[in-house]
Amino acid sequence: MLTSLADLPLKKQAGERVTVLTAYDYPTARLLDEAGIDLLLVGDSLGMVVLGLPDTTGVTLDMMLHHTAAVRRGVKRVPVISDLPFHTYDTPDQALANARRLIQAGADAVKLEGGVPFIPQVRSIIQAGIPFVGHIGMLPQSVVEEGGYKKKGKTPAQAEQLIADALALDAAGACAIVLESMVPDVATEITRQVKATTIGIGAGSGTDAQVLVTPDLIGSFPWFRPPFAKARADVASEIQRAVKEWMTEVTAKTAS
Ligand SMILES: Nc1nc(=O)c2c([nH]1)NC[C@@H]1CN(c3ccc(C(=O)N[C@@H](CCC(=O)O)C(=O)O)cc3)CN21
Ligand SMILES: CC(C)C(=O)C(=O)O
Ligand SMILES: [Mg+2]
Repeated sequence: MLTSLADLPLKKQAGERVTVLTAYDYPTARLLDEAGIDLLLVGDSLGMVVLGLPDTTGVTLDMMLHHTAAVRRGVKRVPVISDLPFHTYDTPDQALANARRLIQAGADAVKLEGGVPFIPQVRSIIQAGIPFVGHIGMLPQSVVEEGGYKKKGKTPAQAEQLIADALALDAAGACAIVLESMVPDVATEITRQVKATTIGIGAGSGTDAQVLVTPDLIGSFPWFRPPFAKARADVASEIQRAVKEWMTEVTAKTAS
């Protein structure tokens, strides 16, 4: 059970895998903390799975601050990572100012999407002493400009670019790097080459850690689930079952 981001290198050295899940609210954060999860991510995926937006590009910093504070109140020990949303890190100064606000709201570390082109922003955050998590591969905030969600690292040129991005983030001092939707061999190679803890999602089993969007894992958002996410519960059906049972009893005048 991880209680500090500072323990990540020890875990990597020992070959002990790390578990990461998203949380957007107090009860989920508290349940996952009590269940022994290693790290929580207040992901901007909240735009889709909590707020009903079509993708993550409409998520604002205010939304992230609101949900980060709720998650903070729910945890006793687990470190909390929060996403910097789309266009909140266009310059190094903007990235640092917004990272500080997420930390103020209760995050222990911040994450942004991108590799080599965003190293000035990453350096600005890390030099201010804020723990930083990178995110490369399929970048959901780029879904509109890329015209869909596409797996990365299929061509040798793409694989080289991903490795260069990972090495640049590692050299800048990222404590962890999310590797999203990429060819498993590329994720495994990056994991071998970097000091940072790699956190895979749709990137095979060769990473140091795995992350999932919690509603995908528990089956509470049945309308969209990426192909790699296996639902291990059907919370959506359970909610509707309980609601229908109660409705039936109210209608029959047997429930108050
Ligand atoms: N519910 C949910 N779970 C997520 O993991 C998630 C979100 N929402 N919203 C934000 C992003 C979007 N994510 C996605 C979205 C689509 C694919 C997907 O369709 N993957 C295919 C693409 C294959 C290709 O065409 O290259 C795959 O087979 O992995 C993967 C992750 C991950 N994130
Ligand atoms: C899928 C994870 C890595 C994420 O960035 C999010 O939930 O927003
Ligand atoms: Mg995200």
